[in-house]
This record gives sequence, C-alpha cells and structure tokens, in this order.
Amino acid sequence: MALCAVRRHLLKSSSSCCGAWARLLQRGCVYSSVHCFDQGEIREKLQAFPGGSIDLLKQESGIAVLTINYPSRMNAFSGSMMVDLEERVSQLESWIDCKGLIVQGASGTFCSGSDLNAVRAISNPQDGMKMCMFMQNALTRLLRLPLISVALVEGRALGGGAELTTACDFRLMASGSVIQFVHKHMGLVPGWGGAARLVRIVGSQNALKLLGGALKVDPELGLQIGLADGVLEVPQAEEGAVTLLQRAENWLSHYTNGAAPVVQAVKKVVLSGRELPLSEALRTEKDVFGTVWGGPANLQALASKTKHR
Ligand SMILES: CC[C@@H](C(=O)O)C(=O)SCCNC(=O)CCNC(=O)[C@H](O)C(C)(C)COP(=O)(O)OP(=O)(O)OC[C@H]1O[C@@H](n2cnc3c(N)ncnc32)[C@H](O)[C@@H]1OP(=O)(O)O
Repeated sequence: MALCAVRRHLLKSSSSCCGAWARLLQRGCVYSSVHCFDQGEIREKLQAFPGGSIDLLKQESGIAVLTINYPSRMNAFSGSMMVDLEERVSQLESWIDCKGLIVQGASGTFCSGSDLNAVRAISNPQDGMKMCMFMQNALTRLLRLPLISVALVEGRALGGGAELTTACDFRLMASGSVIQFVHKHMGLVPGWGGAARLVRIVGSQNALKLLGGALKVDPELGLQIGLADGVLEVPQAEEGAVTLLQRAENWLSHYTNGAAPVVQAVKKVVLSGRELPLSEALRTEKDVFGTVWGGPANLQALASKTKHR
C-alpha cells in the first residue's frame, strides 16, 4: 500500500535524523499490497455499510478527543466508521503539535464492537479478513501515534470495542464500566489486533483467561491485572460538575505537560523500546535524543537553572 503523503513527509523528515524511527513508522502499515491488501478496494466495500461517525476534536492544549459516535447502536462500528477511523488517524499523524489523545464513546458508553448488521453482510472469510487487515492497519497506526493516548471507558467496551481500548497507551475505566472480549461467544477470536496487544498489556496467562472465558473486566479487576491504569468516578449530572472527560484530561495532563516535541519524543523512545530489537531501539533512542538535545525546551530548562526536587 503506498504510504500516505503525510507518512512520506514524516519518513523523509525523520529519516534524516532517525532512520530506525522511519522504519518503525513504515511498519505502521501491517498490511500492504505485498499481502494482497488493496486499501482502496476494502474502503469502498466498508463504505457500503453507513451509519454513525468518528468525530475528532483537536484542542489548543495539544490534547485531541476522538469520539465513537453511533449511540443508536451502542457505538458499534459501521463500515463507514471504520473508514472514518483511518482518516482520523491520518489527520492525527499530520498534527505537528499533538501531545495527547482521549478516545471515548458517545452517550455514556464506549463501543460495542463491529456493527453486527455489517458483520453478517461480510461474513465470508475473504471479506472478513480484509476488514481485519484494514482495522489492524488503522489501530496499529493509532497506537504508534507520537502522542500519549487514553481509552476513556464508560459503559461497555465489547468485542472490537475492547480491542480498541488496547490500541491506546492507557485505559481509564469509569465506575460501573466493563471491558469484555466477547469474541468467543460469537465463535470468534479478536481480529483487530486485540489479542496480540492484550498479551503485551496483561501477559499471556491473563489474556488467555480474558479471551478463553470472555470474562467481564470491571474496574477492580482491570486495575488488578493491569488492563486499567485508573478508575474515574462518574460525576453526578449536576450543574457545573467536573465531567468525566475533564477528569480524564486532568489525569492525562500529568504525562503531556511540557513542550510537544518533548512529549512526542517520550512516546517515540518508549515505542521503539517496545517494538524494535535492542540495537535498533538504542539507535532510535540516540536519534530521537538528538532531536531534543539543545532544543528550545532543553535550553529553556538549562537557562532557568531551577533545581529539580
Ligand atoms: C473483531 C471483532 C468484531 C468482529 O468480530 O467483527 C466484533 O466486535 S463482533 C460484535 C461484538 N459485539 C457484541 O456482540 C455486542 C452486541 N451488543 C450487545 O450485546 C448489547 O447490545 C449491549 C451492547 C450489551 C447493550 O445491550 P442493551 O443495553 O440491552 O441494549 P440493546 O441490546 O437493546 O442495544 C441497543 C441497540 O443497539 C444495537 N446494538 C448494540 N450493539 C450492536 C452491535 N454490535 N451491532 C449492531 N447493533 C448493535 C441493538 O441492536 C439495539 O438496536 P435496536 O434493536 O434497533 O434498538
């Protein structure tokens, strides 16, 4: 699959100082034409299943909010929403000032996975695999964005919705929420990359239990096994109360405060440490270090001569 223009730009700009990072970005597309994957063909097929939207709000603060918006279907992913998601990820890849991202569902629930009406219509193996490859590409690129992302789980995250939570760096669960990999109940396993990412988050033993038992993960269990990074109380719906989203932004701000290039560099070095072989990860770290050493934030910190406690 030809790299989109923005990733070509990123590769060009980053390859000059960060060849390994460029290779990691290039890996952003798990599937390409060499895997008989035709992005245009599957996009067209998915567009045939309309409904809902994926809304993106980019804020001055450098924190964006991505909303899975199909309340009448408990925020299930229609085909056109899968295409929307890929387009929003492309927009985020070209957002130079990005620092953080909160992924949420509309109307008090997260996401109930694929739209079962669409699933029934593309239930043949070929189309199902193409949908999986499309979503694996999109969610891998989401996880590899040079920003710090949080899935804000309110209500239920089921099936592909549970997989979407694993494509974020962190998961915040609202009181009473549930993350459930229901795939086994449907005679399936995750297909959007959720199993591969879940093993890396909670370990293979816990992943086997969550998938094998289609266990309901509530906030307490989520914290216990490391799937949840925090629990947020659902605020009373009274005038002026701090909203759940504001609480999530406050939580995220502890990791995204500071200059955008530095926050982006933090994610890049962690990402390469997690995904690249050690020598390549070290070279990437050196290259990324070179992009911030002597940069505005570094020079300002040195000039301030404040003693950091
Ligand atoms: C790779 C993974 C991917 C795949 O294999 O393709 C999947 O994700 S498969 C889908 C996995 N998800 C599910 O199986 C969840 C199905 N939904 C439910 O279990 C329930 O709807 C709920 C989410 C637990 C909510 O239950 P409840 O509060 O009782 O509400 P309703 O069931 O009445 O739902 C309201 C409304 O929403 C429609 N809905 C809900 N989920 C989906 C969905 N995934 N696809 C399509 N439509 C969905 C539901 O049909 C209701 O609509 P109406 O009947 O028209 O009111």
